Amino acid sequence: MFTPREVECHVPTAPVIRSNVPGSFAWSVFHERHPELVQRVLRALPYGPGERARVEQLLAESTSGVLEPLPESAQDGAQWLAWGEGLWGRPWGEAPFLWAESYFYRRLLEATGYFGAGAWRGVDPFAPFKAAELGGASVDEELAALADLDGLQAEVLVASALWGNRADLSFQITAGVAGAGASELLVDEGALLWAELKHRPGGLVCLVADNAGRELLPDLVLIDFLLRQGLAGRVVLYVKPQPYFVSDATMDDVLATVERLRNAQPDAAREVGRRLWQAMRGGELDVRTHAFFCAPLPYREMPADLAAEFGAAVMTVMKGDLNYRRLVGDQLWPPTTAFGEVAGCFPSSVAALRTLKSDVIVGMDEATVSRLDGSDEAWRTSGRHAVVQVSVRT
Ligand SMILES: O=P(O)(O)OC[C@H]1O[C@](O)(CO)[C@@H](O)[C@@H]1O
Repeated sequence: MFTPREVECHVPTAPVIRSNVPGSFAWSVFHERHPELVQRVLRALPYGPGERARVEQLLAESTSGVLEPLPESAQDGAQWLAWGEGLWGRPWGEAPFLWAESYFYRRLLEATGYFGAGAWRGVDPFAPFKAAELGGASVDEELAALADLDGLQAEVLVASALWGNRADLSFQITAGVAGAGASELLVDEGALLWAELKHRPGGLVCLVADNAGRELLPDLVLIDFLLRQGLAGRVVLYVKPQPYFVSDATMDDVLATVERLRNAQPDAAREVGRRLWQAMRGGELDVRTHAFFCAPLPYREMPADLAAEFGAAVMTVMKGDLNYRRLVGDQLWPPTTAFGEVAGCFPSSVAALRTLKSDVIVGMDEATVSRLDGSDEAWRTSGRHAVVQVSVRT
């Protein structure tokens, strides 16, 4: 069980997103995306009849059944029982969307034997997808671009870490070519991010990773840049403790990506890999994790020990859509709500680098919202739009 942090945190209220509204984005995740995801997982690895039956049962339960708790044998069973108090026995769609999605991934690991005593223990059900992406041509292209590393500006490195988030594997399942078409940066507070880092160079920078593969690669290049430029004296890279939301990065993915860099062409990419390896050995790059990163809760409910880690940072860079939902709260805020008003409880200054892949959005101006609402596009979920939003802790 987590020890909650004691913090006075006043945020406005807004309706919590749930997946029980047919036609809504959240509903489509459970009723369109997950069925496809489950089929892909069962095709990608030769799970036996027991695992397959449990996975299919989970799909049926999560689309038309009620929430069942984890088996008593699960080591985090008591924690989930407490998190789900009042929800057990109710349809999945009545639970908060963030809660239900998080529980779906926890149950998928249960079904595939990830935490069991058998041979599937520790086998990442999403590993075949992650490996295909890391070994693929698009990563080759990203690596080739590093030939001109010294000519690459800080802003370009942030842009590449930002748009790397566009192509997460869960999103690709129903988005077709992820976020295809021209992209648009709706809010760009990148200058504030750099100003803060330059104002307080040499401190601790935290980066909360999102996806492996095409996203983690530019994240690592950005970390290398921060260390090389002395903008950060130390970087903590936070990854998930277990497979989550399909392509979320774990320690295995960090090691595979650093290895990919160390064996890459051109030389400049290999050099990045070599420096990251040394930085990990020397402690300037510390890869860490915490059970809270797979908890069904917003960051404002993070436990005291994790809050203390973030509290020591000059800046935390928060990657991706899910981290954004947890940062501001998975709620239907009026889009013009100030980012700092809902993210300001975070223990350090924080910069969100996020492509929009769910309904939550804050920090927009009225004119942009009207323009986008007047267009035909599902702009909040299409993955074509992005924001760089910063809240500075004074
Ligand atoms: O990888 P990201 O950027 O966190 O995006 C994952 C997103 O995909 C979804 O799970 C939908 O499948 C969103 O709910 C979630 O926010």
